[in-house]
Amino acid sequence: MADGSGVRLTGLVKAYGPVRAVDGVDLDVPAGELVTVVGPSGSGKSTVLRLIAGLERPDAGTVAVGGQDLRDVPPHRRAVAMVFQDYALYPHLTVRENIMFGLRVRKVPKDEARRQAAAAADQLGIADLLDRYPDQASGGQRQRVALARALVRAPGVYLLDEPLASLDAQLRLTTRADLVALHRQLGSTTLHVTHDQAEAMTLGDRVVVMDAGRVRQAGPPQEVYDAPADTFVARFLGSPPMNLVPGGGVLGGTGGDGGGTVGIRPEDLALDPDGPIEATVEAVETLGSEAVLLTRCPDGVRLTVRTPPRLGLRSGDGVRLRPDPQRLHRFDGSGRRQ
Ligand SMILES: Nc1ncnc2c1ncn2[C@@H]1O[C@H](COP(=O)(O)OP(=O)(O)OP(=O)(O)O)[C@@H](O)[C@H]1O
Repeated sequence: MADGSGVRLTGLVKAYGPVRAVDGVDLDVPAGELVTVVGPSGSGKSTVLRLIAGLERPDAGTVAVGGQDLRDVPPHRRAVAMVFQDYALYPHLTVRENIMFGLRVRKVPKDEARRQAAAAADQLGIADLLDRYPDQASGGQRQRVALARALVRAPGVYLLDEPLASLDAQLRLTTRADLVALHRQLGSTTLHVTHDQAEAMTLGDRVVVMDAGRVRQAGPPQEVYDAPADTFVARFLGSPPMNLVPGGGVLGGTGGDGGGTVGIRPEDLALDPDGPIEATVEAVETLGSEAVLLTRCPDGVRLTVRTPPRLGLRSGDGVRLRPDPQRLHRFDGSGRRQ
């Protein structure tokens, strides 16, 4: 059902008093693409979605959907549906009435609205809940009701603001898979805001990393992970984050004036008795399928190392590390990738 509803943001700015929540965002999301938007708290992710939905007016720049500038289009006339983390369901309406709500507002005949609500509920596996009230449904079920409500509007564009954030780990996993399947089936253009590293890496065709109201980098998740554009993106994407050593230090010099930084991800440092880097284990975090070593080199540099589990290492142990030379990241004095 891809209908040409790509989203194009051009020079978008939104300030709240002195805070530039969105500070010049250019972003092109082609029709049918799913992008995940990540960034620290306060980086402007929700504000971008609210500007697209028309819940806020930009101070500068434009929002276009399907090639149409939405400047003068009120929120309810935009072919856009937004789903929030906190569901925003009406407690006094049944699940069915909640799903039908947007259709009724737009004067869709009642029978037709009921039929569409039932179909959407079926699709999301909540058909047996239609006559219950939201407080008689679990968190995961309520989230599905909110998705079903967005689904019946059949917009060209879905804006999902951390829709899985309040679900427990298991439900997140299944609902995430459902979201991906739904997206494939609908072919709808989707912007999905998340704090979750795994969602950022797995959910979207592209990941958009924001900081302080700006887009730092946008690209396929693996590409951004493998070649972060700057030290901010390098630290932000990946858990535990990339080791960054100012001046290069034990990872080798940065060349030039020495003002740069060299980085390596924890999984690209191997334990090797002949490795060139000497370090002492300060702490071991055992995660079942792997362990994370927090180590310290004689010059004080701390390096995080990802290892297989059950190596029996303890704090105080001496280790030697070998960085994968293909996986060193070099950044210049201003933090840009070299
Ligand atoms: N209605 C508002 N009034 C004043 N300031 C606001 C308003 N909405 C957002 N802000 C500010 O704009 C900045 C961006 O907020 P936004 O909610 O877009 O960030 P976010 O990246 O979605 O954060 P989070 O991950 O915490 O949801 C923040 O500094 C926030 O305090």
